[in-house]
Amino acid sequence: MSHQPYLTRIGGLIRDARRHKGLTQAELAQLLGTSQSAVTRIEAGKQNMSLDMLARIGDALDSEFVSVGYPGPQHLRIVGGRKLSGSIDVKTSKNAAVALLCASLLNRGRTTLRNLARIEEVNRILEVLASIGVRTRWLPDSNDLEIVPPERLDLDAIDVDAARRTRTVIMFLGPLLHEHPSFKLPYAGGCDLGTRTVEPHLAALKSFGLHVLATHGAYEATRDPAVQPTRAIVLTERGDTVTENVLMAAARHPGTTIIRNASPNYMVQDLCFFLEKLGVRIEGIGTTTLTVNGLAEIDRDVEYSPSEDPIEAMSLIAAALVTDSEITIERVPIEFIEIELATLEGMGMKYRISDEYTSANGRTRLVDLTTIAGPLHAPTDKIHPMPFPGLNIDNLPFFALVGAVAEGSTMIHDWVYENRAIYLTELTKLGARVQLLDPHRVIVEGPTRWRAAEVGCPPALRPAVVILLAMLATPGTSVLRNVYVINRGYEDLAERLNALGATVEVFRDI
Ligand SMILES: CC(=O)N[C@H]1[C@@H](OP(=O)(O)OP(=O)(O)OC[C@H]2O[C@@H](n3ccc(=O)[nH]c3=O)[C@H](O)[C@@H]2O)O[C@H](CO)[C@@H](O)[C@@H]1O
Ligand SMILES: C=C(OP(=O)(O)O)C(=O)O
Repeated sequence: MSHQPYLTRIGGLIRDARRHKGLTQAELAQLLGTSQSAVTRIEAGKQNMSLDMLARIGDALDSEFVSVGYPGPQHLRIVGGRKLSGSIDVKTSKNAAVALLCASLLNRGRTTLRNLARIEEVNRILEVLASIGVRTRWLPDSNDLEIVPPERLDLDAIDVDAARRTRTVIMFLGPLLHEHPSFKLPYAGGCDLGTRTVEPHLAALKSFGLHVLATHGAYEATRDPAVQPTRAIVLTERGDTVTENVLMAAARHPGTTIIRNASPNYMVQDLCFFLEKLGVRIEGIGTTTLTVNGLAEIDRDVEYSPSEDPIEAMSLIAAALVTDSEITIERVPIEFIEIELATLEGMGMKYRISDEYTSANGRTRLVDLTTIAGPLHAPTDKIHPMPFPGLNIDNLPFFALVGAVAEGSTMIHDWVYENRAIYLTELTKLGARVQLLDPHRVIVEGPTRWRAAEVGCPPALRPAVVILLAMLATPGTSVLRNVYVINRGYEDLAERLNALGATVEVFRDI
């Protein structure tokens, strides 16, 4: 077989990665010590390359194009104890991305998602979508993703490995139930936070005639089309993904569905705004009662821009606080982080915010926030999360970190997850005084004299980022191993922190 198609494919990957990094061909050529015409030939697939050249291109573009065998896990080496400065944009959220990718299955037309987060969680879902026949492509020079569904999904061909690495596949139930009288989905994964039941999803979707049997490694779904929601669907938990699943089922139900105890959280709002673009009418967005008027068929070419991630905003605020730095965080979705800010003010944090402006979705309110360095103290009361509007559960771990640099003892109460608080004790490896009172409560005694260390990422996204941010504050060189879990939810975090003056190097075992 000719090697030409490989060269063309690799050339295309190199071109995409170069554009994604915002480099011209001439700039890449300079980094590689070669000529622009050589880069042109490489990208066109007209140049044979040595392994050495491939490795150098990979280094220059922070991207591995060809791996010989399994590339091995990615690690970070952090030289900490430095102040950050400058400004950074908040990217769009992982949690809206996953909901919108699932919701694109409702639409026979072309869905374009603008400025989507380019994260591993999205990559896994794209693999799942590709395996069942959905065509997706990143538009050139952008984070815009185009999605075109096939005439009929091939659910039997689903990429089980990719599906099992995310929790999102559970959100296929709502979009699929109308067109597929019976189908199988692999069990959902996601952060390992203790038992995460999907019972509320199954209970709520029964109103649409969906019956799910959990068998060996898979959910077997069958649907009785005679069953339609006749009265309001009352969720037993105000969960985000369960609300999304019911919304997606309701979107293709040609009648009115009322959802009570719905989550009004940011990703649910993004999903509602997207469904509106598909022609679905929804009343009560941002409240706990949603009234949905669905459509039997949806066939529209639509575009949507998800809003900025409040959890990333909180992560960046925590990065500033732990390093005692003044940075400007642009595009902060203020409505979804107000309580966190009020709590931080209670700990002595000072900041400035700009006037409000609107996200590209035309709905979400944003501000630019500048942190002001200064001493922090423990809050008077314990810190605990609540469904929105409340302190976001995914933001809670960052308060352990802030508590570690505040004077006094901060009590964190994670009533929601069985396991997540336990991972916060990993901070002790860096010298923090974190005491686990029980699986749900920790006390953090600050301030901390940080000590550099080598730590493996806990198997949960936010606690892993907390360790990374603590390492930014820690003088000397620390190593954080196996950061896939961070890449699942944050795009180019190391590089973006480096743009603020941090020193975070990505490396792999050879
Ligand atoms: C893809 C996505 O959007 N993931 C988010 C979503 O996950 P998701 O919607 O999947 O959250 P879960 O269903 O795991 O719910 C989180 C936990 O909260 C409990 N619970 C939740 C609501 C409630 O009213 N009562 C209650 O007890 C659940 O039993 C569970 O233990 O919401 C979680 C909680 O905000 C976030 O951590 C996740 O980042
Ligand atoms: C718990 C989280 O995500 P997931 O639901 O994808 O596991 C998170 O975003 O912190």
